Amino acid sequence: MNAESSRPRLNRRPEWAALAEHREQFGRTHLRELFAADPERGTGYTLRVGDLYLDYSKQLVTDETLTLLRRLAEATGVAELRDAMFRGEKINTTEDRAVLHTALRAPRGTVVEVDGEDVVPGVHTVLDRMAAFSERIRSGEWKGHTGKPIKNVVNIGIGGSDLGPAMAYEALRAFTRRDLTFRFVSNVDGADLHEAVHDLDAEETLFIIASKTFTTIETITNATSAREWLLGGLKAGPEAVARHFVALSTNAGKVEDFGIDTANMFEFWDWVGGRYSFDSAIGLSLMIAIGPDGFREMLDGFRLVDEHFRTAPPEENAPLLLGLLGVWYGAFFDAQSHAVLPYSHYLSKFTAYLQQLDMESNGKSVDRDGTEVDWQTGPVVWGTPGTNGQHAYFQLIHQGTKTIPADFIGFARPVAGLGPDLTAQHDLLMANFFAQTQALAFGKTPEEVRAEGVPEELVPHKTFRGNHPTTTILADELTPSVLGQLIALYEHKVFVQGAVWNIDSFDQWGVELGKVLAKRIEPVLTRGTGGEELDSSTAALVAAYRTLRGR
Ligand SMILES: O=P(O)(O)OC[C@H]1O[C@](O)(CO)[C@@H](O)[C@@H]1O
Repeated sequence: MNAESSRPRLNRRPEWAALAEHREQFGRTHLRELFAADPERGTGYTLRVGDLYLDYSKQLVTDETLTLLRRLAEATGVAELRDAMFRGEKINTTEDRAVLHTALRAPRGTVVEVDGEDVVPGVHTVLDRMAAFSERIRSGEWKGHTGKPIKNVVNIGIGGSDLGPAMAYEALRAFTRRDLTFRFVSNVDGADLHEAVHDLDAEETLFIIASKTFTTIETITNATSAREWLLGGLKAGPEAVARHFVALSTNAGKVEDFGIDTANMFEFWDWVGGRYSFDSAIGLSLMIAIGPDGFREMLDGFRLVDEHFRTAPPEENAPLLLGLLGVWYGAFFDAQSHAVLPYSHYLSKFTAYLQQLDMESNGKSVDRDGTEVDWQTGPVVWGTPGTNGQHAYFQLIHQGTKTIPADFIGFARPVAGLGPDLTAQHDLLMANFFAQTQALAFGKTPEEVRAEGVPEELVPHKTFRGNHPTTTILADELTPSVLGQLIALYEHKVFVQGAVWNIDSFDQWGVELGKVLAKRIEPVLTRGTGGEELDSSTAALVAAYRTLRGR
């Protein structure tokens, strides 16, 4: 940490000052001007990474901006930190842990060491066990306590132990086994578990308890209720648990304490962060859904982007570019948020997944030294599938007062759909996709509005300022590999930003305080004991709650 202290503050670096000056000169330069000045911009400002085609021509940048941003990345040691991550160094300094989600998709035979031990063989042992188990479920060979095959899989987990598999299951729905039912339970609100299991037959149901720590109160509470539901439904004793419960965790002791045989536990390791874990054992539900081959294909997609991030030169490095664009807008355009707008119904949970990935990683306000930052860090990430958003919040993006950089993600071919002409329907979806980034970039001038014969008093209302920055990410089809590529792209983008901002993107101390306070408040609610330390607002709310509950 002391070595860190000699590191110049980000906003005292000459590279930062150069960007600030460049921003002054950039002023209100409009994308219309940038496109007019460079007829090749639409093809020149593009990158290809694996199956992803990235167009960043509609970003508020020039060659000079990009050069200056890359200089900042160089000065802040992004490449060095990246290499340290891939080598297995303990770059999560506040928890003294390596950050090795990239090892989860390393090919057999690669050597990645943590504390002198190669972790890759262990990764493949677990993947092989997961594959064997998935096949037993998919083939019907694995039987429940009463001898019936498993038809329903319920994943119980929260945060990184839920969002990844739940998102990927939706994303790859077209590749899943339709004769099996998959449900994902995360909320400690009992309604979540109730709705997930009320129509299921306990005899045919497998619960996957996903928790890195196996101490997360929401998950353990739901798992306990699920066990009760199961044993009640089976009219059986605890001996039935073994055929209906498996665990995904780093904590064998706690798994055993809960009553799950560790033979039914799929392990991962403390160098896998929760929000980076879904291609570890945490992906078991997904593997059962899409099969081991589909899962491996997805890992190949992750690996492809890992290799790109590790080896592509800065000018062609997509995660570096996306990360730096976010730094640019946060620091010099006061952009507070970032929209991710997939034009695919299958990606309906993608942005929710990214919220944890990005906001839990980069929602920090002290740097690695523990000193308060005085620059913007992670943005508020938000968004839903694009066409729905168009009829809800796009008005604000087009004509509001805020700078909202946005990523548009679309596909050339539909994976599935209904309708008389699937191709035409997809073209309609994608026409919207292309139209939106065009409208956001170029807007509509008052002159153009007037030329349409619009009465003068309505001209300001129908004018679109434009100049709203977007990146377009286009791929052929949403396959398991493409999903892996997309996720790795965002993982590394978040990494780049954390490196530039000099924050630890891999801890999450900010979620702890609420957990501690909830533990203190719970007995006050249920038994009315304690609570002397509560502030007057919380004490009054707790009292009102107890009155409403008749306590
Ligand atoms: O997998 P676990 O240990 O149950 O944790 C769930 C989630 O809780 C968090 O620690 C935040 O509370 C996340 O980082 C994590 O993904």
